[in-house]
Amino acid sequence: MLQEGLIVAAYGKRYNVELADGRTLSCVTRGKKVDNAAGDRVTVKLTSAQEGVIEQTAERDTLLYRSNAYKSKTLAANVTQILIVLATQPSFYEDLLNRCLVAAEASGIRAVIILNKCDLPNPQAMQKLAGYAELGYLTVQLNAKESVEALRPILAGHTSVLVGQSGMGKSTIINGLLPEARSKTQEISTTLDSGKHTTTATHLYHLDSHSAIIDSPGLQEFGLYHIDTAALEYAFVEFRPFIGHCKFNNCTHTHEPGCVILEAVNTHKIAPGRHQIFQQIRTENAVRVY
Ligand SMILES: Nc1nc2c(ncn2[C@@H]2O[C@H](COP(=O)(O)OP(=O)(O)OP(=O)(O)O)[C@@H](O)[C@H]2O)c(=O)[nH]1
Ligand SMILES: [Zn+2]
Repeated sequence: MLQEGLIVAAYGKRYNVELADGRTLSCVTRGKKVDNAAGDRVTVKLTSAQEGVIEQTAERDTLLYRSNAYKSKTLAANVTQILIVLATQPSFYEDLLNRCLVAAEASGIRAVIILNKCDLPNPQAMQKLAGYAELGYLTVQLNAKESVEALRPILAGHTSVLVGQSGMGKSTIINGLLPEARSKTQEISTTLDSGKHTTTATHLYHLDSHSAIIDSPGLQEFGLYHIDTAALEYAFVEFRPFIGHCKFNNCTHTHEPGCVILEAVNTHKIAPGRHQIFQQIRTENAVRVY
């Protein structure tokens, strides 16, 4: 018997699929190559009351994956929003933040930047956050330990994915939004008798009938190998007005005379740090292995 469902958890090659009637099945995929992810809408064939095989995956509206020269891994499907969690301490890597922004832009997903632990003052972090607000990104100051309510209107109607370095407060946010989530995570690690599964599992939690949040502990670094040069330029939102105006058509915006992007860096219209990250990703992608 075939049924439609939603992948609500991914543990390596095993997936939990939620059916319309509320039941959750433990599923595997039929083909070896299929790379499903939390958020995928799938058709499953029931093999028992609790188990099934994923037969088909519906076309994805958006797809978030990480890639390097050798492989790519699907992280989340059909998300409409990425919440990047930073904190006033420990200090955060702007490189990771920018990679997340590039991934979001390249996939057509809205990015929201959260600065957590705002109860611990850090003027430098606040200033950095203001820079991203100036680029047009929605930024939120949060003290997740006290309350996460400020996030609810931002999450409404979206399937959001939570990303961030370790220690920024992602679990605190999830637990604040979903008090039951913590006990669920613990349950999983006890049943599988290994902490390993807990750390690599990706979960989709329903917030209400229109909103969900995906938590992926493995989502701490992004290779952006799959993004080509044109898409990369475009992913830097402040580059957009300048694209196409350089002297050379094939300008790499790294050293060429008549490069309007370099000129914008020199006149502080583009932050040097952002241009540096652009160059870094560009260089990584230039050493493609075919
Ligand atoms: N002062 C303060 N501490 C916070 C806040 N939010 C979280 N913390 C603390 O920061 C630490 C890390 O929080 P977690 O929620 O475990 O961070 P995480 O991002 O899930 O980290 P990983 O599980 O390693 O990925 C914990 O000790 C939290 O209690 C906050 O708003 N203010
Ligand atoms: Zn240029």
